[in-house]
Amino acid sequence: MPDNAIELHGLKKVYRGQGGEPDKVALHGLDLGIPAGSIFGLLGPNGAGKSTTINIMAGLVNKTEGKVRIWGFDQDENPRMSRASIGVVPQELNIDPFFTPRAALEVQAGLYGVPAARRRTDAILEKVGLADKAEAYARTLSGGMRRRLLVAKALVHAPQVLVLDEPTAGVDIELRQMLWDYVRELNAAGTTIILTTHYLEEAEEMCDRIGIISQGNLVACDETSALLARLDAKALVVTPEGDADLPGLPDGVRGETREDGALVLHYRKSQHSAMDLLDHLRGQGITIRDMATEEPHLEDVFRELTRAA
Ligand SMILES: Nc1ncnc2c1ncn2[C@@H]1O[C@H](COP(=O)(O)OP(=O)(O)OP(=O)(O)O)[C@@H](O)[C@H]1O
Repeated sequence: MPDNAIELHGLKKVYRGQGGEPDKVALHGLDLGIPAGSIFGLLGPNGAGKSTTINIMAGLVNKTEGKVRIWGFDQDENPRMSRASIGVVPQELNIDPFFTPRAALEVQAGLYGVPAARRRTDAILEKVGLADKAEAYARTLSGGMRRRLLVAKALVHAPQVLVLDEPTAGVDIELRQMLWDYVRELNAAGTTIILTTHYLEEAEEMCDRIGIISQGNLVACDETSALLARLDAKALVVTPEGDADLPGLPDGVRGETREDGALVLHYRKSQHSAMDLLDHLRGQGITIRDMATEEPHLEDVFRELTRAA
């Protein structure tokens, strides 16, 4: 097993402008290693270059410059093995409406050269909860079922790396849970998972490592816990006795009043402590009934990093 399931070196992508349009540099020379066995989240604002990165890994978009290794196989020197090592669940729900799920999986297995004896069509349909729809026309499947069919298609050649591009966009909570349970199961069985999502809470919960792309550059890549620890921000939430207005606050502290009357003080751990701030509030005549501190979330890290870029 290679240390890194994916290695990108100096990955650059320029989309050539058509009809007088200027060229668009989507990736400015990305270096990225994704450890084998991880659940890795690739995050970034709209247009940052996430899909471009994923589509290059999957061999769906040609890179302009750089090196791509999938499961140790160089994409240029060993295209067949590198392609066989990765499966992609695309963002769009594009499935052939006239195929049944079973036929769709069989065709996909054929495309990847999986011999009939090694096909696991029924087992995969069972796993994604489509066994009872195996013979239904795809056009009669719900959005959630189509999503699961796409996951199933990406798995027919048993890839070591599974990439999910926005897998839960527009998916209800129940299906989302089911999808994540299954992804965790695959990961526990050894599959490296790469996903993009706009739901940062989901990424925080699911991913052990996160890379953040902004304007075609990798602006952070670390363990999720380390990324969160890096943020200096923290919040003190105080429930006052009776109604209390926000008093004057020390320099560098931003305050807000929540709907339930709680006072929230946003501060930097390196500048203030919760104790100092509590003393300050008491000094301003506020009687404190309850208090709590809140750690930053991935959303805060994300905002800080993508704003800086
Ligand atoms: N086929 C294309 N031709 C020209 N420009 C493109 C093409 N595909 C993407 N781009 C541009 O490249 C940049 C990166 O796009 P990409 O789709 O990779 O971003 P993304 O991070 O996946 O965004 P989103 O979150 O909106 O899916 C954008 O500026 C986009 O407009």
